Amino acid sequence: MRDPDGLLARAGVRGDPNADQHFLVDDRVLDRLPEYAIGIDADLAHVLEIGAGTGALTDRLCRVADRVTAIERDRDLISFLRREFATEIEDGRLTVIEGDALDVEIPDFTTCISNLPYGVSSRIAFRLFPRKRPLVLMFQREFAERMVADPDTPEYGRLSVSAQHYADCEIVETVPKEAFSPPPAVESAVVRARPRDPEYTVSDEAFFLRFVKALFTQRRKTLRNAIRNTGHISGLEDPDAVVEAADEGMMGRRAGTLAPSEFAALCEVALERGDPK
Ligand SMILES: C[S@@+](CC[C@H](N)C(=O)[O-])C[C@H]1O[C@@H](n2cnc3c(N)ncnc32)[C@H](O)[C@@H]1O
Repeated sequence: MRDPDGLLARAGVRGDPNADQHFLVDDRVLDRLPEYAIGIDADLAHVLEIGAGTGALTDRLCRVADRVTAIERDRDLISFLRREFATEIEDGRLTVIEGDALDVEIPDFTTCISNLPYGVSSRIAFRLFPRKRPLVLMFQREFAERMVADPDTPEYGRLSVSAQHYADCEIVETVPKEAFSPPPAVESAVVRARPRDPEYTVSDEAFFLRFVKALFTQRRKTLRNAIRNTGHISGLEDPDAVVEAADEGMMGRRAGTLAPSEFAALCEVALERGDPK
């Protein structure tokens, strides 16, 4: 197993927080990340890693997966990875892609295990969720707590509904700052997401996500008022018709009390009656 400090020394990098570079140097955390995926019988045929850094996690992934694809944006780190992992690359066990994870074409992976760049972690996660694959992802702790939050809690919001629409999400570990070099400003947490086929229908996913976003912009208002006030965000031409057709009891509640399945039911009414653009 490659030693994370040795990798840092050989790469000759310090980690630039402005470039979202916080390298994991705690062997125990690094060892556990692939284990979390194995714990849910994730298919390790082709593991994706986003933000490979100096390769400390990449090394572990190459030992458990049939094949790994690692994406990294930093050109110097890419050169280092290609040198350090020349054998794995030659064997076909590792593919290194230089590029921005927000733009590059993401291959057809079976599981993604990553210590994500925090500045873009939300956008990356929502590129991954629709692929419906098991994910083990490190986030800032506060972000992870919002992702897994239950209705009727202060953390529950648009992020929770959107993430839980795609997957059952749980925090499997919180990680202290000292596990990284350089240490980030805040604690981190590992989220394990098992994709699920929801037991409810969402006939227009893009509208569903927009509708949820709109309703949470007015989370203190009753849904009756939030639906009427946010047509410009959700794209509803006739929000009054939605309020009239929806369950009356639900209209007196607030967005933060609705489970994802209830948002979905309301979304179907909005699609049918609200004339969305
Ligand atoms: C938090 S570090 C994790 C590094 C390594 N996986 C580890 O655990 O030590 C995030 C890595 O993502 C890279 N990165 C930052 N933004 C990126 C982006 N938009 N696309 C791809 N990689 C990015 C950084 O250069 C950095 O190496």
